[in-house]
Amino acid sequence: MKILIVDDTNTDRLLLKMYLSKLEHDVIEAVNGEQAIIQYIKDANELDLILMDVQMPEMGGFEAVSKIRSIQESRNLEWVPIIFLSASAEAEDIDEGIRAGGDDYLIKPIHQKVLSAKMLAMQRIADMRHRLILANNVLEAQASTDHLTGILNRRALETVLDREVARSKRFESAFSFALFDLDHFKRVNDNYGHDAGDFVLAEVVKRVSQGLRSDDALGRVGGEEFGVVIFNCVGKKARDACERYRQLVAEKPFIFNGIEIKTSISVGCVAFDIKTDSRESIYKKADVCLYEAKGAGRNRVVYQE
Ligand SMILES: Nc1nc2c(ncn2[C@@H]2O[C@H](COP(=O)(O)OP(=O)(O)OP(=O)(O)O)[C@@H](O)[C@H]2O)c(=O)[nH]1
Repeated sequence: MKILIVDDTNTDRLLLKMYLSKLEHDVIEAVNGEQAIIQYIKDANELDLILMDVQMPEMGGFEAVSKIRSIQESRNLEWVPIIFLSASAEAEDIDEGIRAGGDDYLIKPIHQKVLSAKMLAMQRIADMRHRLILANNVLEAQASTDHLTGILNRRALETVLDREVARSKRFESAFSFALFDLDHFKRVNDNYGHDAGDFVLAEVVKRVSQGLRSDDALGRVGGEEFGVVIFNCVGKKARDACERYRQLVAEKPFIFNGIEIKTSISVGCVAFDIKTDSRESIYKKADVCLYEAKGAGRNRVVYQE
């Protein structure tokens, strides 16, 4: 485990460190409450346990833990178990410590057997937390992914767009948003079947992905409609990017079970206007451009500055 020991008494801290290191734990140290908070902010998502002395000059253990818990809450950081170590066995102190956000309370001097038993229990909790974090990451990835194509789903792309809108307004950075839709895609399904349609959708994504810059965000926003957030890019460069996506789809047919299937995309793209646009308005404008591209004959790009 990665353990933060907080104690102002050098000998106590060093003894504890020596003992925990022998048990093969990775130990970091802080000598008061203030330092503990700084270490916690730095290592929050890696820490498995905090051992916190109670009596310390400047900021004592109860205050430090109460601050750590509110930072954890406000910044949405991982929960870390905290055990107080104190010479006081008063019921009031134990009560105050647990209320401040501690999870356990050990009375000094701590018998080595008790400490190693506690570490065993904490290791079990740490293992369980790691499993939970992994499972959570998998769930989060699944919740933001479109299963057919493996790219972002609508909700996740809208989150990216929201973030970019906020960033653009704050730093006056430029970006464009494109919507594209497969042309006459209904015919692909009608002529070759739904499996062929699914195949073409996935292949279109692969081809367009080849034309994206690595940090641009591509998502599936509807059945055969996709969105791209094109970061730091407006004007001719954004139009060229969309033209690249269009060409990659149209340049050669897709081969499904030996059958050649031709398709193309129409693209509507707009530059974000820092003064007047919101996520909703840029989305609507891109949709209007896409509609124009369809109306003008499909397999083309309509870009609006
Ligand atoms: N295979 C497959 N087809 C889908 C999926 N989602 C939507 N579609 C199909 O996409 C087609 C969309 O048809 P329309 O909205 O008429 O559009 P279109 O035929 O592409 O014509 P234009 O957009 O006007 O060029 C419908 O046949 C839908 O069933 C999907 O996940 N898989």
